Amino acid sequence: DYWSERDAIIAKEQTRSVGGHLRLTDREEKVNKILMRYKYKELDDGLVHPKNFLAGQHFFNAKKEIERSKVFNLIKKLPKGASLHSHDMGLVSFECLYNLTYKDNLYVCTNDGPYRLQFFGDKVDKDCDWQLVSTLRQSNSSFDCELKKRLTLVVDDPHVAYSTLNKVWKAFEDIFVAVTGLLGYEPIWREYFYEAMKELYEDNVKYLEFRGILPQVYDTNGKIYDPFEVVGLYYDTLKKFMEDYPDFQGAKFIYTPYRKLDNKTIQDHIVIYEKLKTRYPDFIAGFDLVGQEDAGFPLTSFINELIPMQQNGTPFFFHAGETNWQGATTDLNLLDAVLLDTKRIGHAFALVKHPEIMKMAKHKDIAVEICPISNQVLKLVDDIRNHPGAVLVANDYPVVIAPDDPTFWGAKGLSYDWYIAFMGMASRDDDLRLLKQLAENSIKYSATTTSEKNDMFQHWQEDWNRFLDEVLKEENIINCKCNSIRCQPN
Ligand SMILES: O=c1[nH]cnc2c1ncn2[C@@H]1O[C@H](CO)[C@@H](O)[C@H]1O
Repeated sequence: DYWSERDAIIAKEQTRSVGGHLRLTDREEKVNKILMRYKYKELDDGLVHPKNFLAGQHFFNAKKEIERSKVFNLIKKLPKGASLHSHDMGLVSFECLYNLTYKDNLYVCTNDGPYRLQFFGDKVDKDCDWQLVSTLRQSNSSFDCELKKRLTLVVDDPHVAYSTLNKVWKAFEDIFVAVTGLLGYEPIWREYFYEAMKELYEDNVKYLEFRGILPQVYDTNGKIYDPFEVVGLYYDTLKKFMEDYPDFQGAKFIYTPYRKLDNKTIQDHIVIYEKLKTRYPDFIAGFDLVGQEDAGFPLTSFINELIPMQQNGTPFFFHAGETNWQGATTDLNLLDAVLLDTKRIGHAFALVKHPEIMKMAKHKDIAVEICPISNQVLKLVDDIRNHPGAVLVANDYPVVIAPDDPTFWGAKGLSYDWYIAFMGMASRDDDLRLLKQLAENSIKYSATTTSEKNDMFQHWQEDWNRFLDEVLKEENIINCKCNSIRCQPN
């Protein structure tokens, strides 16, 4: 009859979404009940009071409340697997970045344009009126506030401050200019990367794949580190981190020159990439191009350079379709990314507008790295419920959720993006199975070998079991407190 036909369609859609085909164990079911109790409560409240629905608001305005959400706090504890899309200078929390500005011998250049930060030894460069940050802090009470503004996109009213996408991208790129000299100081470069892994670890993320441009790293004796040495610094720091946190599963690097460079320069970067790959085969994961996609060169303009790489079997992880345009060169980057056998696509925001490309990508099992908060802050979408990733989630497209540049929008680790995706980009009834599948996808689509993947899965399963125990134990204790004084928590 009508109702059974209707129910059957709903059930079919439910099994079709990401994680929809998974079957939960008894213990998982119990945790799921808790999770969904929290989720339904937030959704129901949001329906009556839309202002309370956090995933529908701008992240800057919702962040504090998100931290109070029970769903969010459960997601924080949940072993999330891997973080597969973030950028070299936006990896850590803002607090962690800002703490670095208290280091000795840091100078600032406050000429017109973006601020620049730089460490100097005895000799200070003459190219600007470099001033000691510590002195400015003491002598000028508004300096800290001004410096903070130059290092973050966070403002009280983002819709007013950033009226167009180009404006927000300009502010965004200016921050990268400002932090390059801060982070590029050799001791900081190491400390920063160590902290980045630590923050992920503490957010229950055990593996990192990140993109980077390998900017110039320097020390105060005048040494400039070349790209091979810069990767060496990453590599040594990773080793040290894994000695200190032996259950961390590792990190790999995707080399990402700017897409606005000429062909000759791109070719030079490709040569560097190939040498890096030979020198650090287990750390260098692949190649990509970055920068504002609408304003840069499309993949087609580098096709003569990229095809030989494809023929050599280079793993590509292209940013593609990070745009609101349709039928432009930017969204057609999706097609070139797929034709060049990209392993994953960064953002792919425009993918759902291209049914043929989407079909090809799914057939080739190309994962999409969705970065919900990034897409909102960088003005592709306002209310996350309108994010096209919702269509991918509903269609069991292989997706992973990633943080992009959490520093600059006040996020930390992966949990904020997971929360936004779970609450705003998925169906009301999408449950623990979705979260479990997202974690599994992050391992499955990582640039790791089969044996690395097996280890990661095994390790993740142990973490997962511990997580279930922990949630059930806490629930048990709460119930005991509420229900009976004689109850024995087990
Ligand atoms: O979402 C993004 N899309 C494209 N490029 C990005 C995004 N986030 C950061 N970068 C690029 O990465 C460089 C630092 O390595 C930044 O300068 C920025 O151009």
